[in-house]
Amino acid sequence: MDKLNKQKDALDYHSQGRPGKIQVVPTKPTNSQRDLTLAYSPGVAEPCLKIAENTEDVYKYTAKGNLVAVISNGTAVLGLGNIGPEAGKPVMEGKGLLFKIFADIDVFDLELNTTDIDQFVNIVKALEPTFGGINLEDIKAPECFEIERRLKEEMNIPVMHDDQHGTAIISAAALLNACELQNKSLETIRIVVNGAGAAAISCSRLYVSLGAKKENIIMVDRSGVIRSDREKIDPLKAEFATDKDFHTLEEAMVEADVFIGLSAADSLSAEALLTMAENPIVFAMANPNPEISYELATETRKDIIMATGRSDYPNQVNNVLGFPYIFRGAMDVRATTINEEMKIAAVKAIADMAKKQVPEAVMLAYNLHNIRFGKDYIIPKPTDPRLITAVSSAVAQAAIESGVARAVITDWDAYKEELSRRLGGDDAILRALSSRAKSDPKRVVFAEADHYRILKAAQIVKEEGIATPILLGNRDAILKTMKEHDLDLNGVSIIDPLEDDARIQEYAQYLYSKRQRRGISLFQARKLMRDRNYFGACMVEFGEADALISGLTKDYGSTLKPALQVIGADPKINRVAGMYMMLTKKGPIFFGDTTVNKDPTAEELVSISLLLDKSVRKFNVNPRLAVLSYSNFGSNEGEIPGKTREAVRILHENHPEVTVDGEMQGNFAVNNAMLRENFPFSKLVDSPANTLVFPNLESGNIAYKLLQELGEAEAVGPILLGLNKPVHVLQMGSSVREIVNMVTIAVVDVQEKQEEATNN
Ligand SMILES: NC(=O)C1=CN([C@@H]2O[C@H](COP(=O)(O)OP(=O)(O)OC[C@H]3O[C@@H](n4cnc5c(N)ncnc54)[C@H](OP(=O)(O)O)[C@@H]3O)[C@@H](O)[C@H]2O)C=CC1
Ligand SMILES: CC(=O)C(=O)O
Ligand SMILES: [Mg+2]
Repeated sequence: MDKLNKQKDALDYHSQGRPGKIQVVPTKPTNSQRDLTLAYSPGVAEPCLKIAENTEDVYKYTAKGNLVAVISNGTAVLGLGNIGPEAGKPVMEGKGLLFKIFADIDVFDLELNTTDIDQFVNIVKALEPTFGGINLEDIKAPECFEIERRLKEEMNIPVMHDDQHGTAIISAAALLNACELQNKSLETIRIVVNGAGAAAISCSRLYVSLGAKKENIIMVDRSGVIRSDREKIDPLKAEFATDKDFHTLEEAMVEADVFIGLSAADSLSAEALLTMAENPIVFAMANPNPEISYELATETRKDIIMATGRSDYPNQVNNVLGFPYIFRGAMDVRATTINEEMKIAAVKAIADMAKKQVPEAVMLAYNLHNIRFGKDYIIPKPTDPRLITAVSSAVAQAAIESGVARAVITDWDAYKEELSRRLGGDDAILRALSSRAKSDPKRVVFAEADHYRILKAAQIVKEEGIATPILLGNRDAILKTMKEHDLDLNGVSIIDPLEDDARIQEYAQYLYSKRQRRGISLFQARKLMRDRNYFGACMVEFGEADALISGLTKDYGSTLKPALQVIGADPKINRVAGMYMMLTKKGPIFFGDTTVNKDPTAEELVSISLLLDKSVRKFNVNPRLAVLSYSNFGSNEGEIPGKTREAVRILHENHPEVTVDGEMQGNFAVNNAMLRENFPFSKLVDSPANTLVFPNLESGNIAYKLLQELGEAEAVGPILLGLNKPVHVLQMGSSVREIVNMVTIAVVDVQEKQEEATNN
């Protein structure tokens, strides 16, 4: 039943909606007659003429430099065999999808109806003007070798048969790490390679160039061990033929250290696995089903390191980890080829990354708390966002150093930033904040420290030097959670309010003195201090901590109230509001108020705008505010157009230093070409607004949530503005990454407030 369900899910996934998995999306505006005359005739003639004068300009005026052809004839589709070009198309579309999401490379998949080598080569060669790179895929051995050899020789753009080299690179990285973990050395291990096709031969070649001994490799095909005395031996297989006294896979497996499966499902038995040497390494990489199942292999040998090509088990050794980034790096320096140096650079980058701390986004994606270098994690996960920067830059650098690059990169930091921006979330601003926080870390008290995500975030900010965490909560519960999740928070102070009667008394007295005429008795104040949000806010108020982070487990309002009562608003503006920083493909855009003021008046919108203006500057961004409505500059009457128009009028009159305009609709705010065309008098015609002031809470809240879900924008916040001391309230259920971001912002907030105090 489960298997049938999975089959149905896979078929539905491909057939529902627009059939298939990819589409072509224009990259230039197409919404006016002017755009169309530029995109096509007559405007298009201009770039045509430039390219006619200088062919290299094709990279300047067309998509060539970012376009890869994934080309197959369907003769060796995954481990499904020769199922033909049409049947292979879902795999090729799938590769297109992976190129795009992992490396922002566009792909045309081309399925060729030919098994003739000459015809195949001639077709692909003729495609050179269109593409920046050629990824050959799922073409069977031995033809694939000849096809790739000739195309590499005859074409001037990178050509790579991914089943050969992609697989070789990833499995070599995994093998290096597995050997390290199993205490084996590449120079002495005995390797059995099951399969003698495209992938198997190329993997074996790369292992040898990394140090494995050819004589220690036994290769097996459908007819058994490839022996030098075999009649009519294929010349490619002859490269790995042996004279040793092995004839069958079973014989070869006795005392072998490593099994490399690049053949077909279920071709390795548990019995054969039992005969391997101690601490064996098994990479059963046939797709979709491995040579031996993960369960059977790990039940049979407890001392094994086991990997498959599948995403649903630990250690996915699959070429997806390489091809997007290898092509990205190669094409970014306009490499003429992908050579050994570039491949080895990729191996090292991938192997090294597995030893570094795993980002939270990856843990979340796999719903695991503790992924670290070891038997179940020998290579990075394909969703690891660091792959693009690490692998592509290593490949680009190797291309330059080995003399095959036609473009150079001089500013590697800028290149790496550009790479990570390609994945959507513009992390640059977060990185900048993070390094600012680290320059002068502050004490941050966590009110919900018995929660795993808070503790994990506390561990990260401590390790990264962003903040000194103070953990507030039940001591036993905190220690238990730490132990359960193997969290290292040694030396971090834990404060259990219920153990600290002296502080409770002192804080209660303070709250009582502040709120006695607003309905709080001393008795109530004492009771309230048992609530960690009151206690934490008091710690900040008394200078025993610099900032408070709370709200993971409680609704926004009840977390905010204690902060308002204990600390209160900054008297200079006397208004509190919430802001989100939305990291969009177009850069960061700030939204406010998204959390506090339900239905602000025109005057209150002015205060909110001033708060936003001040806060956005802290991010080193020059704020450009648009006050939003459903009308444009008086085009509609009504409560919202009226109050937003009035707010802009007051701002223009009393705060000319603020760049603000409105009232306007959201699309005009972010598309300044449209704004210029229709409202050329606006103060925002030079560049679009980056700070959006919403007329009420529901519009702000709905807008950021929709953008987060539909627009693939990362939301950082809510950043609480206007309190006299830094308190930041998390959204219920925030992720560890979101908590770390908030702590970073809280630390910068403290730094700003302290600087402001010294300057005044
Ligand atoms: N995880 C990954 O990233 C990747 C996995 N693969 C997997 O590797 C496998 C081979 O792909 P590829 O090299 O492109 O295909 P090829 O068609 O080029 O090669 C297949 C090879 O497997 C051999 N073979 C088939 N069945 C058996 C068996 N029962 N015992 C021993 N050898 C067998 C064939 O032997 P013979 O020569 O006698 O016909 C042939 O040498 C596929 O399952 C594919 O999914 C491939 C690339 C990447
Ligand atoms: C992953 C891959 O390319 C294959 O199995 O053929
Ligand atoms: Mg393949």
